Amino acid sequence: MSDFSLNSQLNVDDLAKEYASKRRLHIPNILSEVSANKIATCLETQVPWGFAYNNGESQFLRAEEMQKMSAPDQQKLLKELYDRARTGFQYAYNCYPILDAYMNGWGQVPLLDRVLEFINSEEVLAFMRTLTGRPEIIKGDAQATRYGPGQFLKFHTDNVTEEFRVAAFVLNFTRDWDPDFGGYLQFYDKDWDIEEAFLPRFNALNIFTVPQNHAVSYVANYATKQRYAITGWFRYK
Ligand SMILES: O=C(O)CCC(=O)C(=O)O
Ligand SMILES: [Fe+2]
Repeated sequence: MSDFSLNSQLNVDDLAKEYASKRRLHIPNILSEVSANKIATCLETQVPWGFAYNNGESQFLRAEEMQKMSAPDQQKLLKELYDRARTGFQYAYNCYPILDAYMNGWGQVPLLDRVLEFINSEEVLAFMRTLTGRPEIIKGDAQATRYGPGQFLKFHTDNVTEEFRVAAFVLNFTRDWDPDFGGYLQFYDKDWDIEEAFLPRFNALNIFTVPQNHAVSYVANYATKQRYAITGWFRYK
């Protein structure tokens, strides 16, 4: 018996029809209220957040490494990161790599280990196979993310061939977000107009077939909150 459950009121067959026509979907109230509250509270209070950015390759600093860095070194890292963002791919957000932590027995946030098991439970995998019309899904990976003022994830497609991704998912755990804070998950049409964008919400799933053009828009410097999510990919291998 898992600590968590999907919202039993959802009709996956109806949702699958919508998904098939758009290759993406936003599903409010994806989890039971109790499950969503437990996970949100954990993200808000229990997670030793590391930091993810790019310098040509994906970089991740664990919370412990961030704390050891001097203030000038942190400033330098930020300057280099923003310099690169002017012309190249870049992202900056706080992260806790749930799958790596699980595989390497970090044991820092047991509840997130349970979330990874839930994502890989038959309840969730069967739901996702039906929803996406992709029976080949066999597992999901996951990371917890937190975007605060000045953080972002630039345009990308999620296309990483060796990772066998079928669909990307974002479980949203942000309470009471202000649209003016930014941090939308947004999708583009061929003219770079925004075709659709999802506000950070509490207990909502965003799911989309990859590759697909998308980004997390810049979180305003004046934002007074953090955008919390658990994101990852359902895979065929
Ligand atoms: O957090 C989101 O809404 C999307 C994250 C994303 O696109 C990614 O991690 O590749
Ligand atoms: Fe992505």
